[in-house]
Amino acid sequence: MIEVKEIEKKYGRKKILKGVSFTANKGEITCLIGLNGVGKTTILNAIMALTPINKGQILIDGEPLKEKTFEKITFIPDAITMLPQMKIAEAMEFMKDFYTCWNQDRATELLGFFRLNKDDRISSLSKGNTAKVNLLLGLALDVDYVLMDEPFSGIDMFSREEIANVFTSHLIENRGVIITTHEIGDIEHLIDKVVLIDNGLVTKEFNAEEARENEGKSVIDVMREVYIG
Ligand SMILES: Nc1ncnc2c1ncn2[C@@H]1O[C@H](COP(=O)(O)OP(=O)(O)OP(=O)(O)O)[C@@H](O)[C@H]1O
Repeated sequence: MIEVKEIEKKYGRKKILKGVSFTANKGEITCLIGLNGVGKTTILNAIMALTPINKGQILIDGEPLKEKTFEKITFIPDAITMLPQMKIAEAMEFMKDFYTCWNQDRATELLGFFRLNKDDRISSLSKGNTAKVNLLLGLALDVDYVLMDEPFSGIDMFSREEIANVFTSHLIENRGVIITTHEIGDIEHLIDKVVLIDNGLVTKEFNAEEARENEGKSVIDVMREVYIG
């Protein structure tokens, strides 16, 4: 389980996170939702220790962040970090050399799943295919937790659909996923837990299935209640 406990983060004098707490379980998809600039990426960066926090604590399977933790977790940023002149195959080789937890079989399966050609250069790919390569490189790692920042951002509806399909496939298996997205419609049916963030705090944390079954409300209905009243 990932436990985010009362974290606070300031950039200069601006307090972005004012005591954010939530949990994300293995085998579940947890979605961080909030308006632009509310601090979703900052939270993912804090979990990966890519940015220092001013207060609070983050635990992974009950342990504070340390070197070993990062063998359990990966972060898929909203833009690909590989050099544009690389072929997909070269990017995969790079990852294989760099990470002991690289799973070549899963990488090959993901290539097929996303219908990518390993000889294509990253610079020649459409936005949708670039996003898929980015996901492939992260999901091919054998880690328990995957953080994804805006995997649907700026891509067409068919690519979004194909990306959404990966969430229900065995390629995610029983890993814990934390995702940020503004495209709720694409994954509403896949999300287990929703964490709504506003004004530096978690305004609501709820189970999407329970909201649907017990109250007949979609994630968007609950968001409307929280944001619009
Ligand atoms: N390195 C930084 N230095 C100063 N301010 C920053 C830095 N990184 C982020 N911020 C500010 O912190 C706030 C939160 O940024 P963050 O990227 O976490 O928001 P977000 O919720 O992910 O936004 P979006 O939905 O637009 O991606 C924003 O106001 C942003 O301008």
